[in-house]
Amino acid sequence: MTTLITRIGELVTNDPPHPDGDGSPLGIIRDAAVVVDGGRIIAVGKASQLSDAAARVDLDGHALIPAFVDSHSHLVFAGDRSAEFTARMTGEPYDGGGIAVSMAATRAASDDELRTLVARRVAEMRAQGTGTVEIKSGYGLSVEHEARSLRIAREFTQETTFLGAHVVPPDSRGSAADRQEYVDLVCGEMLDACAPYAKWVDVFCEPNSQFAFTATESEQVLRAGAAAGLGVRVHGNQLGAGPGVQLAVSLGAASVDHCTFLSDDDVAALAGSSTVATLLPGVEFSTRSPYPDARRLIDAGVQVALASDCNPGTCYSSSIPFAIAVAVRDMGMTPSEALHATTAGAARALRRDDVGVIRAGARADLTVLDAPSYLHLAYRPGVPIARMVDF
Ligand SMILES: N=CN[C@@H](CCC(=O)O)C(=O)O
Ligand SMILES: [Zn+2]
Repeated sequence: MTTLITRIGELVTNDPPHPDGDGSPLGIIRDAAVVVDGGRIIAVGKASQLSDAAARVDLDGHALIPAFVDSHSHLVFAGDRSAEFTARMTGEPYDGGGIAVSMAATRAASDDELRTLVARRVAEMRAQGTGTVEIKSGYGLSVEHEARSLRIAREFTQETTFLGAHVVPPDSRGSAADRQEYVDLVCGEMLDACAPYAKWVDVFCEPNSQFAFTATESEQVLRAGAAAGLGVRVHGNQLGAGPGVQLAVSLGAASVDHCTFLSDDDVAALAGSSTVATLLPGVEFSTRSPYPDARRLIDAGVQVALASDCNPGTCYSSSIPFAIAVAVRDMGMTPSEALHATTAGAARALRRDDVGVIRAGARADLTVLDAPSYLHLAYRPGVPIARMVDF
């Protein structure tokens, strides 16, 4: 059924060439209307120009934005690590060692328990305005449990990521040979079992961590994933300067995520590439770490995305509005840059052009704000003003 959404006080299209837009990258149209049908957008324009439809929804001056695209999350896990979080608030550093705690809890959970946990987290995201979510494995760390995590994730999204190389599991940390054996398993039997349920391959590349993977190990995993037909993404430069960004760019990754510690060469490499730098403000917030310098990246011409990184260790928040508020308050982003980074920018990080935008032909993934303007996302931190709505 065709539905006219009308009396939209402020419509963010992310479609700057739109004739009615304001010319900014957000392509804002005031007093706007949108026509949707069958889950797709049919028409976009001024309310005075669009009036024909079977049904009508009056937004009474509220703002409408593209539903958020959360391009980085780890929703398939059981248990929590609130004690680890509490220790960090009194000075303990984050090093990735706690991932083994989540691995044990996740392996112990039944399929139905994991499914219910993921469903709750996806519903929580939707209630805060998120329409597309990427979900990684990475708390199974065995052939059986990684494949199971991805099978369950696939029930919720097509944007699934194989992260068997999240950390070296505890029983493979004994010697260099054990470690290499695990990397070979990830690139062989585990990849074979996981690839049918995955769109992407990812690796936690941090040479200064005993838990994560070196540049050489990471490259082996990413090349194996790419050879199996998966797109490449990287966790890089989170804990310190490292090779993650350069590796991601050299392999044509869609995104390198975290980017907290970057050299000038890293910034230059990103600026000359199609790899998106995905920043995860909730991680620095919840690990008491320095924030990435978004301003430096944007000024250099790097494409930037913002995502939640919802996970039990570094950031147990699924809220994109929270990420926007922190990015604006503490990372040098303007409110419009932050909104763009959580919609069109994050869509780009997933190499999607049918979400994160409100234009004819795109998916009708729409988020209503209980506010007259998107500016309120950063202006009213912690207030639940964004919700995704089916029209
Ligand atoms: N840094 C690596 N992986 C996750 C954290 C996982 C965990 O600590 O449970 C992240 O993106 O921050
Ligand atoms: Zn992550």
